[in-house]
Amino acid sequence: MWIGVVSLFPEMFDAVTRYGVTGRAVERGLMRIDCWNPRDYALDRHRSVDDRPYGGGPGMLMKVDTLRSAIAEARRHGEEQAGQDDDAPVRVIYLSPQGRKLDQEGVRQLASYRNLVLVAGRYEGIDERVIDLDIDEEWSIGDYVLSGGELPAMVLCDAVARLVPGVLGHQASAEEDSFSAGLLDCPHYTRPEEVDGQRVPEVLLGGHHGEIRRWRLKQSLGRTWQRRPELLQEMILDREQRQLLDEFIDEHAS
Ligand SMILES: NC(=O)c1ccc(NC2CCCC2)nc1
Repeated sequence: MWIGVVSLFPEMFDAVTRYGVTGRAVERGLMRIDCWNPRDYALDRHRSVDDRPYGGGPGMLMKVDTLRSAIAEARRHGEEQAGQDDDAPVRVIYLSPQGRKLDQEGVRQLASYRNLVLVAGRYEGIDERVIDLDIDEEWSIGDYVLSGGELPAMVLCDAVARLVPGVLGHQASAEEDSFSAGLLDCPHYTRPEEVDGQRVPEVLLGGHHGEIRRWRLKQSLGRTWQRRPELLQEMILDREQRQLLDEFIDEHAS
């Protein structure tokens, strides 16, 4: 997976390239993140990267020419990458609250592009013509306003990296199990067996793998029913899942 980033603060992306699962993915060559800074394309003495909005109003926008140059370079580099490892086209993504809301299905779709350019805005945003001319897709990580697109871009990097084969290793199968996709996660426990009088559910100590799998599936279904019932509306439950959920509901009928 190749990800190009256009950002005025490329050093922020150390958070994904140098730590944890994503850092190891980069180290192992499973993922590559390259950054382009619009400031490097500024020709004036002050190396300006922002510009005043037509029509007045508070704040500034990202300067069109420096931003477009950085996006063009990132896209061209991405096309070189695509040329080498596959014919997947480069998709240029802009992060903003006006974009399509990101969920796991959207992450799967973005990961399938394999060559992404993420454009991180600053100030009050970017000129609409840059969106029309240079951006392929606009995405949002949630309904809230941030000072820059870098954190949303890093959220995206992390989420897609986890879908790259080999990045998660054994854990991937756990995540992809029939019930984890689309359901909330089950409760997790580790040592000690008792914390302030609270014990680990006995089933998890018994080593009966079939019982443990069913308990975890039941908990995932039950928690989804309790906390995010709308997620269940879109799901077709098989016989086992339906039975386990009904059991959970019976046990929790308030
Ligand atoms: N919810 C989001 O995904 C999101 C993305 C970018 C952003 N701010 C950026 C956008 C233009 C200048 C700062 N805020 C929020």
